[in-house]
Amino acid sequence: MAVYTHVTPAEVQPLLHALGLGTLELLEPIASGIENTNYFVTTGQGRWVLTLFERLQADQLPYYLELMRHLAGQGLPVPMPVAHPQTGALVHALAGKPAGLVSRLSGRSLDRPGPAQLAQLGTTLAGMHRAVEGFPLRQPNLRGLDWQRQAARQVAPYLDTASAALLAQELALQEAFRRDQALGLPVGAVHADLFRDNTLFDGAGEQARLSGVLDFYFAGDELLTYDLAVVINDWCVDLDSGALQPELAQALLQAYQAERPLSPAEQAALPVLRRGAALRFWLSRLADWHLPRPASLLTPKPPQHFERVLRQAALQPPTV
Ligand SMILES: Nc1ncnc2c1ncn2[C@@H]1O[C@H](COP(=O)(O)OP(=O)(O)O)[C@@H](O)[C@H]1O
Ligand SMILES: N[C@@H](CCOP(=O)(O)O)C(=O)O
Repeated sequence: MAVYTHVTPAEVQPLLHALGLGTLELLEPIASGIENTNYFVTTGQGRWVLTLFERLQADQLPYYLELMRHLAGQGLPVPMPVAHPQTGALVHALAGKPAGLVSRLSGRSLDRPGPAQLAQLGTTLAGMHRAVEGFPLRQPNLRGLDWQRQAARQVAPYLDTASAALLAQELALQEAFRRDQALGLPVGAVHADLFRDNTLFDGAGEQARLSGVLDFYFAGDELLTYDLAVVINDWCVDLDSGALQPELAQALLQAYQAERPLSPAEQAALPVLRRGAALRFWLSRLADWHLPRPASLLTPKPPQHFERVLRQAALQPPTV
């Protein structure tokens, strides 16, 4: 997360008081991330993460926070949002922005996870996909095709001819896929941004145990297989070339399928969904890079990586 909105201890304390969380001991801005403003909050009663939502509207937020509560309530390693003790609301207000406060989980993200970590992730992701069967709220993926069409128009002037052609071709492919082939594939409330930096592990090396799945603020009703494609593109590709690392993908898929077997139609859709997921993050990184929002702490991520992932995914035979 970046920091777009600064808050002082004096501004945060009344919210903590209203939520019954005691006296603020430490308020630390979190520099990593892109979308929202985040602070670590420590009181005598515990540790939390405060998020001020910069682009999402208050009426969109219950979906994300209720989803986190639903998953955490089913024993998944997901931050639990704090409800207002009188109203039960999960969405609060601070510095003129809608805000959320969730439990702070232990661990740190891994730069170079191995097959053992991919297997844990596969089990957890399948658990999340099974758990959302009973989740009652509905909200579309806000980074779906409508957003992608608009973003493509905005970033196209910054692309060279070859990249612009790739963008047009891949957008057309996804339009056709969603129109003709996606119907009937299972849909649910998915994370849709489950990158390594949104996952925490306790311990190091082979022993590292998955302790947290964070940052549900791109979640939406989507194809479950799309969620898997997002994960493969971040966790199971070579960071220099963007090429698939089959042993990591295999560890992920084997563990996932032990909990939630993919149907033949889902398996067939995975390669094209990998291209769709690479396109989505190429576009958002291009937009963040070329059309940045003012923020005092923000490190945009290089878009070229996802262009490489996309080109590599387009070369893969249709068997992930
Ligand atoms: N509930 C949490 N528990 C522990 N650390 C967290 C939690 N939420 C966020 N963080 C830390 O803050 C960083 C940025 O959070 P993230 O939700 O990914 O921001 P953004 O939505 O801007 O990407 C994470 O990488 C993690 O280190
Ligand atoms: N995971 C995305 C960035 C999405 O923003 P964040 O809020 O998860 O940091 C990427 O790597 O492009």
